[in-house]
Amino acid sequence: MADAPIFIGAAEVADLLQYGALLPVLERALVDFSKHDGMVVQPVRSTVPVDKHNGFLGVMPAYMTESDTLATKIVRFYHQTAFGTSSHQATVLLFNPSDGSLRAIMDGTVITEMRTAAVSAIATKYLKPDRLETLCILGSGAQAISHYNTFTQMFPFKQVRVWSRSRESAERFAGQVQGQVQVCTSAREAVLGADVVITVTMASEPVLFGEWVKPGAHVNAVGACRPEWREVDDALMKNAVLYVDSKEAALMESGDVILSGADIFAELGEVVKGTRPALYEKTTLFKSLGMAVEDAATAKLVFDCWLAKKKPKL
Ligand SMILES: NC(=O)c1ccc[n+]([C@@H]2O[C@H](COP(=O)([O-])OP(=O)(O)OC[C@H]3O[C@@H](n4cnc5c(N)ncnc54)[C@H](O)[C@@H]3O)[C@@H](O)[C@H]2O)c1
Ligand SMILES: O=C(O)[C@@H]1CCCCN1
Repeated sequence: MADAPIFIGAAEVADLLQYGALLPVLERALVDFSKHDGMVVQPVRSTVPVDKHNGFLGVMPAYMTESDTLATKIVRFYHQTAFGTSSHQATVLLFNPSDGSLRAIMDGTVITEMRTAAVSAIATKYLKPDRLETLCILGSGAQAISHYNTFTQMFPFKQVRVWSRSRESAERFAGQVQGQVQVCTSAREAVLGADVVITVTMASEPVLFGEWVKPGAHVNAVGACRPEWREVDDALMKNAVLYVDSKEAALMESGDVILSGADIFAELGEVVKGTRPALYEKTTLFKSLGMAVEDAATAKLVFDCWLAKKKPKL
Protein backbone atom coordinates (compact mmCIF):
# COMPACT_ATOMS: atom_id res chain seq x y z
CA MET A 1 0.00 0.00 0.00
CA ALA A 2 1.25 3.51 -0.85
CA ASP A 3 2.39 5.72 2.04
CA ALA A 4 -0.12 8.30 3.25
CA PRO A 5 0.44 11.71 1.59
CA ILE A 6 2.28 14.33 3.59
CA PHE A 7 0.84 17.79 4.25
CA ILE A 8 2.95 20.93 3.89
CA GLY A 9 1.23 24.09 5.17
CA ALA A 10 1.67 27.71 4.09
CA ALA A 11 4.31 28.66 6.67
CA GLU A 12 6.45 25.64 5.81
CA VAL A 13 6.12 26.25 2.04
CA ALA A 14 7.25 29.85 2.60
CA ASP A 15 10.17 28.61 4.68
CA LEU A 16 11.27 26.00 2.11
CA LEU A 17 10.92 28.14 -1.04
CA GLN A 18 13.81 30.44 -1.89
CA TYR A 19 13.85 32.61 -5.02
CA GLY A 20 17.43 31.59 -5.78
CA ALA A 21 16.35 27.97 -6.30
CA LEU A 22 12.91 28.79 -7.71
CA LEU A 23 13.98 31.00 -10.63
CA PRO A 24 16.04 28.38 -12.55
CA VAL A 25 13.35 25.74 -11.94
CA LEU A 26 10.72 28.06 -13.44
CA GLU A 27 12.92 29.03 -16.38
CA ARG A 28 13.30 25.37 -17.19
CA ALA A 29 9.54 24.75 -16.87
CA LEU A 30 8.82 27.68 -19.23
CA VAL A 31 11.34 26.38 -21.78
CA ASP A 32 10.06 22.80 -21.60
CA PHE A 33 6.46 23.99 -21.99
CA SER A 34 7.25 26.16 -25.03
CA LYS A 35 9.05 23.35 -26.89
CA HIS A 36 5.58 21.92 -27.64
CA ASP A 37 7.21 18.55 -28.28
CA GLY A 38 4.69 16.42 -26.38
CA MET A 39 6.93 16.03 -23.33
CA VAL A 40 4.78 18.45 -21.31
CA VAL A 41 1.06 17.89 -20.97
CA GLN A 42 -0.86 20.92 -19.76
CA PRO A 43 -4.47 21.49 -20.81
CA VAL A 44 -5.78 25.05 -20.56
CA ARG A 45 -7.19 25.36 -17.04
CA SER A 46 -10.81 24.38 -16.41
CA THR A 47 -12.59 27.23 -14.68
CA VAL A 48 -15.95 26.80 -13.01
CA PRO A 49 -17.85 30.07 -12.47
CA VAL A 50 -19.62 30.19 -9.10
CA ASP A 51 -21.91 33.06 -10.16
CA LYS A 52 -24.11 32.99 -7.10
CA HIS A 53 -21.11 33.89 -4.94
CA ASN A 54 -19.15 36.02 -7.44
CA GLY A 55 -16.27 33.58 -7.70
CA PHE A 56 -14.43 30.98 -9.76
CA LEU A 57 -12.78 27.63 -9.14
CA GLY A 58 -9.85 26.75 -11.39
CA VAL A 59 -8.30 23.29 -11.85
CA MET A 60 -4.76 23.20 -13.27
CA PRO A 61 -3.15 19.79 -13.95
CA ALA A 62 0.22 19.15 -15.63
CA TYR A 63 2.68 16.35 -16.32
CA MET A 64 6.32 17.10 -17.19
CA THR A 65 8.10 14.07 -18.60
CA GLU A 66 11.73 15.17 -18.22
CA SER A 67 11.51 16.06 -14.54
CA ASP A 68 8.83 13.33 -14.07
CA THR A 69 6.50 15.69 -12.25
CA LEU A 70 2.74 15.14 -11.99
CA ALA A 71 0.61 17.66 -10.10
CA THR A 72 -2.57 19.63 -10.09
CA LYS A 73 -3.45 22.92 -8.49
CA ILE A 74 -6.96 23.80 -7.39
CA VAL A 75 -7.42 27.54 -7.01
CA ARG A 76 -10.37 29.64 -6.02
CA PHE A 77 -10.60 33.32 -6.88
CA TYR A 78 -13.49 35.34 -5.55
CA HIS A 79 -14.25 39.01 -6.09
CA GLN A 80 -15.89 39.77 -2.77
CA THR A 81 -14.35 38.12 0.25
CA ALA A 82 -14.92 38.65 3.92
CA PHE A 83 -12.45 41.12 5.40
CA GLY A 84 -9.17 39.45 6.12
CA THR A 85 -9.59 36.50 3.75
CA SER A 86 -7.54 36.39 0.61
CA SER A 87 -9.32 36.58 -2.76
CA HIS A 88 -7.14 33.71 -4.01
CA GLN A 89 -6.66 30.44 -2.15
CA ALA A 90 -5.03 27.37 -3.61
CA THR A 91 -3.96 23.82 -2.86
CA VAL A 92 -1.46 21.77 -4.85
CA LEU A 93 -1.62 17.98 -5.07
CA LEU A 94 1.67 16.31 -6.01
CA PHE A 95 1.49 12.73 -7.27
CA ASN A 96 3.93 9.87 -7.71
CA PRO A 97 4.00 9.68 -11.53
CA SER A 98 4.92 5.97 -11.59
CA ASP A 99 1.66 4.81 -10.04
CA GLY A 100 -0.45 7.96 -9.71
CA SER A 101 -0.56 7.78 -5.91
CA LEU A 102 -0.86 11.02 -3.96
CA ARG A 103 2.49 12.02 -2.45
CA ALA A 104 1.83 15.44 -0.97
CA ILE A 105 -0.90 17.96 -0.35
CA MET A 106 0.52 21.44 0.03
CA ASP A 107 -0.59 24.99 0.42
CA GLY A 108 -0.84 26.54 -3.04
CA THR A 109 -1.49 30.13 -2.03
CA VAL A 110 2.14 30.92 -1.21
CA ILE A 111 3.22 28.93 -4.29
CA THR A 112 0.88 31.04 -6.46
CA GLU A 113 2.15 34.30 -4.98
CA MET A 114 5.85 33.40 -5.30
CA ARG A 115 5.86 31.64 -8.67
CA THR A 116 3.77 34.37 -10.35
CA ALA A 117 6.11 37.12 -9.16
CA ALA A 118 9.13 35.01 -10.13
CA VAL A 119 7.79 34.48 -13.68
CA SER A 120 7.18 38.25 -14.05
CA ALA A 121 10.76 38.78 -12.86
CA ILE A 122 12.04 36.30 -15.47
CA ALA A 123 10.09 38.19 -18.17
CA THR A 124 11.59 41.46 -16.94
CA LYS A 125 15.11 40.05 -16.83
CA TYR A 126 14.89 39.08 -20.52
CA LEU A 127 12.68 41.88 -21.86
CA LYS A 128 14.06 44.85 -19.89
CA PRO A 129 17.67 44.09 -19.05
CA ASP A 130 18.86 47.66 -18.33
CA ARG A 131 17.81 51.18 -17.23
CA LEU A 132 15.81 49.84 -14.28
CA GLU A 133 15.27 52.97 -12.23
CA THR A 134 11.53 53.27 -11.58
CA LEU A 135 9.11 50.43 -10.82
CA CYS A 136 5.36 51.04 -10.86
CA ILE A 137 2.85 48.64 -9.29
CA LEU A 138 -0.88 49.06 -9.96
CA GLY A 139 -2.79 47.14 -7.26
CA SER A 140 -1.93 46.56 -3.62
CA GLY A 141 -3.00 42.99 -2.78
CA ALA A 142 -1.14 39.71 -2.31
CA GLN A 143 0.47 39.73 -5.76
CA ALA A 144 1.54 43.36 -5.35
CA ILE A 145 3.45 42.33 -2.21
CA SER A 146 5.08 39.25 -3.75
CA HIS A 147 6.04 41.25 -6.87
CA TYR A 148 7.47 44.05 -4.71
CA ASN A 149 9.54 41.57 -2.69
CA THR A 150 10.86 39.74 -5.75
CA PHE A 151 11.54 42.81 -7.88
CA THR A 152 13.34 44.78 -5.19
CA GLN A 153 15.50 41.71 -4.42
CA MET A 154 16.34 41.02 -8.05
CA PHE A 155 16.69 44.47 -9.62
CA PRO A 156 18.35 47.75 -8.62
CA PHE A 157 15.27 50.03 -8.75
CA LYS A 158 15.85 53.48 -7.26
CA GLN A 159 12.16 54.28 -6.88
CA VAL A 160 8.99 52.20 -6.39
CA ARG A 161 5.56 53.73 -6.94
CA VAL A 162 2.22 52.17 -6.07
CA TRP A 163 -1.35 53.05 -6.98
CA SER A 164 -4.49 51.32 -5.77
CA ARG A 165 -8.21 52.07 -6.05
CA SER A 166 -8.28 53.31 -2.49
CA ARG A 167 -5.43 55.38 -1.09
CA GLU A 168 -5.92 53.57 2.21
CA SER A 169 -4.99 50.18 0.73
CA ALA A 170 -2.01 51.69 -1.14
CA GLU A 171 -0.81 53.17 2.16
CA ARG A 172 -1.36 49.83 3.91
CA PHE A 173 0.80 48.23 1.22
CA ALA A 174 3.53 50.85 1.70
CA GLY A 175 3.49 50.16 5.43
CA GLN A 176 3.72 46.38 4.97
CA VAL A 177 6.77 46.20 2.69
CA GLN A 178 10.35 46.95 3.63
CA GLY A 179 11.77 49.98 1.88
CA GLN A 180 10.46 53.28 0.55
CA VAL A 181 7.34 53.35 -1.62
CA GLN A 182 5.76 56.42 -3.21
CA VAL A 183 1.95 56.22 -2.90
CA CYS A 184 0.39 57.87 -5.98
CA THR A 185 -3.03 59.44 -6.19
CA SER A 186 -3.67 58.32 -9.76
CA ALA A 187 -2.60 55.38 -11.90
CA ARG A 188 -1.38 57.89 -14.49
CA GLU A 189 0.93 59.57 -11.98
CA ALA A 190 2.35 56.18 -10.99
CA VAL A 191 2.95 55.04 -14.58
CA LEU A 192 4.43 58.18 -16.22
CA GLY A 193 8.18 57.70 -16.80
CA ALA A 194 8.31 54.23 -15.16
CA ASP A 195 10.71 51.70 -16.67
CA VAL A 196 8.71 48.67 -15.52
CA VAL A 197 4.96 48.59 -14.85
CA ILE A 198 3.19 45.70 -13.13
CA THR A 199 -0.61 45.38 -13.16
CA VAL A 200 -1.86 43.13 -10.35
CA THR A 201 -5.50 44.09 -9.92
CA MET A 202 -8.86 42.33 -9.98
CA ALA A 203 -10.08 44.94 -12.51
CA SER A 204 -12.32 43.94 -15.39
CA GLU A 205 -11.88 47.29 -17.22
CA PRO A 206 -8.52 48.83 -18.24
CA VAL A 207 -6.52 50.51 -15.48
CA LEU A 208 -3.40 50.99 -17.66
CA PHE A 209 -3.45 53.11 -20.83
CA GLY A 210 -0.85 53.07 -23.58
CA GLU A 211 -0.56 56.86 -23.75
CA TRP A 212 0.95 56.86 -20.22
CA VAL A 213 3.60 54.22 -20.88
CA LYS A 214 7.13 55.40 -21.63
CA PRO A 215 8.44 54.11 -25.00
CA GLY A 216 10.81 51.23 -24.32
CA ALA A 217 9.23 50.38 -20.96
CA HIS A 218 8.29 46.81 -20.02
CA VAL A 219 4.85 45.86 -18.68
CA ASN A 220 3.93 42.70 -16.77
CA ALA A 221 0.13 42.39 -17.04
CA VAL A 222 -0.77 39.81 -14.40
CA GLY A 223 -4.51 40.21 -13.71
CA ALA A 224 -7.56 39.98 -16.05
CA CYS A 225 -7.61 36.22 -16.48
CA ARG A 226 -11.11 35.94 -17.96
CA PRO A 227 -11.98 36.36 -21.66
CA GLU A 228 -14.18 39.38 -20.94
CA TRP A 229 -11.88 41.11 -18.41
CA ARG A 230 -9.38 43.87 -19.21
CA GLU A 231 -6.54 45.54 -17.32
CA VAL A 232 -4.83 47.18 -20.31
CA ASP A 233 -6.27 49.27 -23.16
CA ASP A 234 -6.17 48.47 -26.88
CA ALA A 235 -3.52 51.11 -27.61
CA LEU A 236 -0.96 49.43 -25.33
CA MET A 237 -1.91 45.91 -26.39
CA LYS A 238 -1.41 46.81 -30.06
CA ASN A 239 1.65 49.04 -29.76
CA ALA A 240 3.72 46.88 -27.43
CA VAL A 241 5.49 43.71 -28.53
CA LEU A 242 3.31 41.04 -26.94
CA TYR A 243 4.76 38.06 -25.09
CA VAL A 244 2.60 35.47 -23.28
CA ASP A 245 3.17 32.42 -21.09
CA SER A 246 0.94 30.18 -23.26
CA LYS A 247 -0.42 31.21 -26.68
CA GLU A 248 -3.20 28.63 -26.41
CA ALA A 249 -4.34 29.93 -23.02
CA ALA A 250 -4.00 33.60 -24.02
CA LEU A 251 -6.34 33.07 -26.97
CA MET A 252 -8.90 31.36 -24.72
CA GLU A 253 -8.62 33.24 -21.41
CA SER A 254 -7.15 36.72 -21.82
CA GLY A 255 -9.66 39.50 -22.46
CA ASP A 256 -6.74 41.86 -23.13
CA VAL A 257 -5.48 39.62 -25.96
CA ILE A 258 -8.82 38.44 -27.36
CA LEU A 259 -10.74 41.74 -27.28
CA SER A 260 -7.85 43.93 -28.51
CA GLY A 261 -7.04 41.54 -31.37
CA ALA A 262 -3.32 42.12 -30.65
CA ASP A 263 -0.82 39.76 -32.30
CA ILE A 264 1.19 37.51 -30.01
CA PHE A 265 4.90 37.78 -30.81
CA ALA A 266 6.24 34.89 -28.70
CA GLU A 267 5.93 32.76 -25.59
CA LEU A 268 8.26 33.63 -22.72
CA GLY A 269 9.70 30.10 -22.79
CA GLU A 270 10.81 30.67 -26.41
CA VAL A 271 12.68 33.80 -25.35
CA VAL A 272 14.36 32.03 -22.42
CA LYS A 273 15.42 29.21 -24.78
CA GLY A 274 16.62 31.73 -27.37
CA THR A 275 14.40 30.60 -30.25
CA ARG A 276 12.50 33.95 -30.34
CA PRO A 277 14.13 37.35 -29.73
CA ALA A 278 13.71 39.65 -26.74
CA LEU A 279 12.96 43.00 -28.43
CA TYR A 280 13.92 45.00 -25.35
CA GLU A 281 14.61 48.23 -27.21
CA LYS A 282 10.84 48.35 -27.95
CA THR A 283 7.92 48.67 -25.52
CA THR A 284 7.22 45.09 -24.41
CA LEU A 285 4.27 43.54 -22.59
CA PHE A 286 4.24 40.14 -20.93
CA LYS A 287 0.67 38.87 -20.51
CA SER A 288 0.81 36.40 -17.64
CA LEU A 289 -2.11 34.07 -17.00
CA GLY A 290 -0.34 31.53 -14.82
CA MET A 291 0.42 27.96 -15.86
CA ALA A 292 0.08 24.57 -14.18
CA VAL A 293 3.70 23.69 -15.08
CA GLU A 294 4.84 26.61 -12.90
CA ASP A 295 2.89 25.18 -9.96
CA ALA A 296 4.01 21.60 -10.62
CA ALA A 297 7.70 22.57 -10.87
CA THR A 298 7.44 24.72 -7.73
CA ALA A 299 5.62 21.99 -5.78
CA LYS A 300 8.31 19.45 -6.72
CA LEU A 301 10.96 21.88 -5.51
CA VAL A 302 9.10 22.34 -2.21
CA PHE A 303 8.75 18.56 -1.84
CA ASP A 304 12.44 17.91 -2.62
CA CYS A 305 13.47 20.58 -0.07
CA TRP A 306 11.11 19.02 2.48
CA LEU A 307 12.65 15.56 1.87
CA ALA A 308 16.19 16.95 2.17
CA LYS A 309 15.30 18.60 5.47
CA LYS A 310 13.75 15.41 6.86
CA LYS A 311 16.73 13.20 5.93
CA PRO A 312 18.57 12.21 9.10
CA LYS A 313 22.01 13.91 9.24
CA LEU A 314 24.80 11.30 9.32
N1 LIG B 1 -0.98 35.50 -13.89
C1 LIG B 1 -0.93 34.74 -12.84
O1 LIG B 1 -0.21 33.76 -12.79
C2 LIG B 1 -1.76 35.11 -11.64
C3 LIG B 1 -1.64 34.38 -10.46
C4 LIG B 1 -2.37 34.78 -9.35
C5 LIG B 1 -3.19 35.89 -9.43
N2 LIG B 1 -3.30 36.54 -10.62
C6 LIG B 1 -4.17 37.71 -10.75
O2 LIG B 1 -3.50 38.83 -10.21
C7 LIG B 1 -4.47 39.78 -9.75
C8 LIG B 1 -4.15 40.17 -8.32
O3 LIG B 1 -4.26 39.03 -7.48
P1 LIG B 1 -4.11 39.18 -5.89
O4 LIG B 1 -3.93 37.81 -5.35
O5 LIG B 1 -3.11 40.22 -5.59
O6 LIG B 1 -5.54 39.70 -5.49
P2 LIG B 1 -5.93 40.63 -4.23
O7 LIG B 1 -7.38 40.45 -4.05
O8 LIG B 1 -5.02 40.34 -3.10
O9 LIG B 1 -5.63 42.11 -4.74
C9 LIG B 1 -6.39 42.65 -5.78
C10 LIG B 1 -6.06 44.12 -5.97
O10 LIG B 1 -6.87 44.60 -7.05
C11 LIG B 1 -7.58 45.78 -6.62
N3 LIG B 1 -8.84 45.84 -7.36
C12 LIG B 1 -9.93 45.07 -7.22
N4 LIG B 1 -10.86 45.44 -8.12
C13 LIG B 1 -10.33 46.46 -8.84
C14 LIG B 1 -10.79 47.27 -9.90
N5 LIG B 1 -12.00 47.08 -10.43
N6 LIG B 1 -9.97 48.23 -10.39
C15 LIG B 1 -8.74 48.43 -9.86
N7 LIG B 1 -8.24 47.69 -8.86
C16 LIG B 1 -9.03 46.72 -8.36
C17 LIG B 1 -7.75 45.61 -5.11
O11 LIG B 1 -7.95 46.85 -4.51
C18 LIG B 1 -6.40 44.98 -4.75
O12 LIG B 1 -5.41 45.99 -4.66
C19 LIG B 1 -5.83 39.10 -9.92
O13 LIG B 1 -6.41 39.50 -11.14
C20 LIG B 1 -5.45 37.64 -9.99
O14 LIG B 1 -6.41 36.82 -10.61
C21 LIG B 1 -2.60 36.18 -11.71
O1 LIG C 1 -2.40 30.90 -12.33
C1 LIG C 1 -3.01 31.11 -11.30
O2 LIG C 1 -2.78 30.49 -10.29
C2 LIG C 1 -4.09 32.17 -11.25
C3 LIG C 1 -5.33 31.61 -10.72
C4 LIG C 1 -6.40 32.64 -10.67
C5 LIG C 1 -6.55 33.28 -11.96
C6 LIG C 1 -5.28 33.79 -12.53
N1 LIG C 1 -4.28 32.78 -12.52
